Amino acid sequence: MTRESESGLPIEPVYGPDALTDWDAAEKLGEPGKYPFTRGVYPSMYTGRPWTMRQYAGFGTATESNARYKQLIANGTMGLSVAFDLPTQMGHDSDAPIASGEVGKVGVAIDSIDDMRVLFGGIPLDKVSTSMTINAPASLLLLLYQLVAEEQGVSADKLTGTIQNDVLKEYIARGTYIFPPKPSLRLIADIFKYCKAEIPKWNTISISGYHMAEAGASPAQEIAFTLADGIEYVRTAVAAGMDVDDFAPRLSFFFVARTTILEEVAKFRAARRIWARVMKEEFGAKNPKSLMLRFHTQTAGVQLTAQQPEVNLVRVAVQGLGAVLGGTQSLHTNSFDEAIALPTDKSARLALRTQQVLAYETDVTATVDPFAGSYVVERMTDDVEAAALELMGKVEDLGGAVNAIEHGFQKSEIERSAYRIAQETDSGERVVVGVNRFQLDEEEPYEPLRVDPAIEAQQADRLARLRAERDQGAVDSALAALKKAAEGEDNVLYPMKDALRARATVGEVCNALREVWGTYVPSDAF
Ligand SMILES: C[C@H](C(=O)O)C(=O)SCCNC(=O)CCNC(=O)[C@H](O)C(C)(C)COP(=O)(O)OP(=O)(O)OC[C@H]1O[C@@H](n2cnc3c(N)ncnc32)[C@H](O)[C@@H]1OP(=O)(O)O
Repeated sequence: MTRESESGLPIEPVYGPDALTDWDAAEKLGEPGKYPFTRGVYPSMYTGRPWTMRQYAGFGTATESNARYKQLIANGTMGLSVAFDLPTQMGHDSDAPIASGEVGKVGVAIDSIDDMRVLFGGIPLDKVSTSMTINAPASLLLLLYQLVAEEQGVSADKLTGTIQNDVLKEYIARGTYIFPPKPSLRLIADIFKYCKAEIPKWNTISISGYHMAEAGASPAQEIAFTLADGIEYVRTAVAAGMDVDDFAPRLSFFFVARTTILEEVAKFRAARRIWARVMKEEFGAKNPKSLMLRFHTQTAGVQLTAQQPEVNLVRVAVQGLGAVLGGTQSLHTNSFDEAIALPTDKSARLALRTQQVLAYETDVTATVDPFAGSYVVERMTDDVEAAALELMGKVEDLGGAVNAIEHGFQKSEIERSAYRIAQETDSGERVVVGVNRFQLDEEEPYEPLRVDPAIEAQQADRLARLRAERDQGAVDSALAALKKAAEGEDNVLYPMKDALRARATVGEVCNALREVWGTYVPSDAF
């Protein structure tokens, strides 16, 4: 009767005290808010403050996205989370030939400070924390945010938020990389240093397992490869001359929440414990904040179905519950129609309402880490931890995360797991309600939200106007200074900020860096 968990670990029909023989609560758990942080990073957790309800949103132009943010804020969202379109994520302007057909589709199109100003118009940046899902061009969007804040009269030390800035997982699972690993890591170290000096409350990176999970990674693979990436970033920053406690408190993480709640709770707890130990034992961090794995969670998009889409409301509620029981700091609950299209106003509101029900109508926020001491969850926490440590050891044996990426290790492990899931779904062994069981003879029609294709021409017009109006000499000399810094060792963010202030575009700044650093071409192993 033993079942296999998503990580391929056994789940017994019944657990009792013998599941925890040799299990020392003081060593494994400690107290909430204390090393090894198994029970959560804050002593009071949600009894002190609920998690941040942070709905990922953005589409079309800056004007449309700004309206959606204001609506989300009016509906009770507690933090913003910006989705950029693919051209922006790849460092191309909206009028670049390669951008054709993609402008404003999967997120908002941002070409320059002119767009960024509109995106945050009427939103006081000292009152809201903002996450930006941007990786290779993360430094540009952060600087644009700072420039808009300056225009609002908000100083950088008041800014709170996160840039995703996690290029390693782009090579593994997400795909929006630009530069090769070496300059990418150097840029990340420059960002850490810049934020330490200029924007001290900013979370400089969101080291993400979410996308690996969406690509098929098991829970153990998800945390193993994510923490291995984290180790690579820490090594990079230390090698660049930073003291670990100067940047580690501002590292953050991002995981998925699947419908398999027990293993997910175990996964979150195991990840916290592994990270605390790595930071303390391997890197000698002294500041307790350096040991705290703080994370955002998004419910598993890959588990949503286009068939009978309303069923997704139920899945998301279950997934969100798992994230909360696992002690997430920030949560995005997917909208029920996201397997079909971008969410409508109504479905986006329902997704947020799901979090509000969890926070204000259940009792799971009344006590910290409710699963502590549960035979099954403690056993699974230990098992997922052991499986993740084993995989992290394999990454180390290959010479660390970057070398393992170049061997294609993480990607092929994830693909194997994805194949297993697909086979189980096809054979019906893995039940997907509405897809391979409990289907309807006829699906009800659903009218999805569509992005107006005219916005591509609108963005091109805005760019033409910007190029005609700006001081081209100032842009050229700022871009030349940026290239010089990129060739040498000076922090590139300072000249980059000058260029963006002079209204250089996202594409122009990224092209300047492409000229110096080149672009990444995956090895044959991919
Ligand atoms: C799929 C899609 C795609 O591929 O495109 C994506 O990637 S979407 C990806 C979207 N990604 C995201 O949305 C990432 C979001 N990430 C974040 O917001 C951050 O990185 C985070 C995970 C650290 C959460 O930050 P946050 O500001 O929301 O929450 P925090 O936990 O830091 O809490 C805010 C402040 O309140 C304090 N605080 C919170 N709770 C407590 C408590 N119980 N007791 C005492 N203090 C507390 C914290 O110390 C902190 O202050 P202080 O700072 O002073 O200590």
